[in-house]
Amino acid sequence: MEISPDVFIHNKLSSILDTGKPLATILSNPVAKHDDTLGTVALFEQLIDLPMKASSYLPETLHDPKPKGADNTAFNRALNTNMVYFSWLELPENTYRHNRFGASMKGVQNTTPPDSLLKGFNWEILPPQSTVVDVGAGIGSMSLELARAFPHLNFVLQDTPVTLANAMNFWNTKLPEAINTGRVKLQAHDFFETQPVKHPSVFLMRMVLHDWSDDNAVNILRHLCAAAGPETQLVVIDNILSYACTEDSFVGDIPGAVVERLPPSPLLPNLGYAAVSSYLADLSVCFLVLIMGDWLIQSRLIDVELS
Ligand SMILES: C[S@@+](CC[C@H](N)C(=O)[O-])C[C@H]1O[C@@H](n2cnc3c(N)ncnc32)[C@H](O)[C@@H]1O
Repeated sequence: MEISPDVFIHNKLSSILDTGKPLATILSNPVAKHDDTLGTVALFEQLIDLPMKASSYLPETLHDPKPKGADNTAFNRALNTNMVYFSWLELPENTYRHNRFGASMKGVQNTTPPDSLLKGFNWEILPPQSTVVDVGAGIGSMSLELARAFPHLNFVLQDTPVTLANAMNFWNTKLPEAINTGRVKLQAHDFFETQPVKHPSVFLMRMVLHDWSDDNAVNILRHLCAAAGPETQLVVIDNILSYACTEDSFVGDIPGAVVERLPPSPLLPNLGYAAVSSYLADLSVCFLVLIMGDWLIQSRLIDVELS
């Protein structure tokens, strides 16, 4: 709200853009602006920064006859780099953006129903000392929630060394005893290589598969499959985009799958504008602009699982 010429204050809606930190604190250490925040401001900044800037290169990228891939994206064109987005983020000069990315994943968590992670899978029934491997864990904001709610579980968080350095700071602030006792371990691991943890209770992946093309996603899953034991379960947490038209259910044959009820007409089967944020995220963050991944649509999910 502009309360006098050139003087603005937040209203209820815009207060979501406030990190909650005093300006002086942010200015004294700008790189840490999003540390120890809810992550919603980080998420907002993250979405309007590179995705918007780079999206003006979409036409050239889509018309380029070269094979599409994580190193041939609108982001690559805009920034004139051959690096895959995640590796580029880890360059020393991108420390602010990299920290912000980690915080933004926490922000994503705060935009989903609080119980969905804890109740979407029956963590209670896993035996004591079961190991949950969080593959592509980021700073581990999701494992933190699980570790707090289910003290009988142990965790291995796998990501790149640079991201795990941020994860170490995060856990040392939020739940240091988990690190000190070894209940939570941070393990640098490239998920395109052989999985070092064999036969864990759970391989968990949140918001990872949507970053990658089918070939890459299958490659990641194959390494998990090779390391899985007879009791290992795979938990994938991701957005599944619905079609805007009605279609025969793709999930009908999967044991335990729940077929969602369609919203009443005249709402579209995908809820129309009410679901727009998932489609925008698909377009901007994953699919076209930054990484040329493939947000999960129902049919793609089944294809990858069956490959
Ligand atoms: C979209 S983030 C998801 C983070 C976390 N799962 C969450 O939900 O908060 C994707 C993560 O994959 C990691 N990543 C990218 N390439 C990787 C690789 N080859 N091996 C391991 N992790 C990787 C990134 O560093 C990033 O933390």
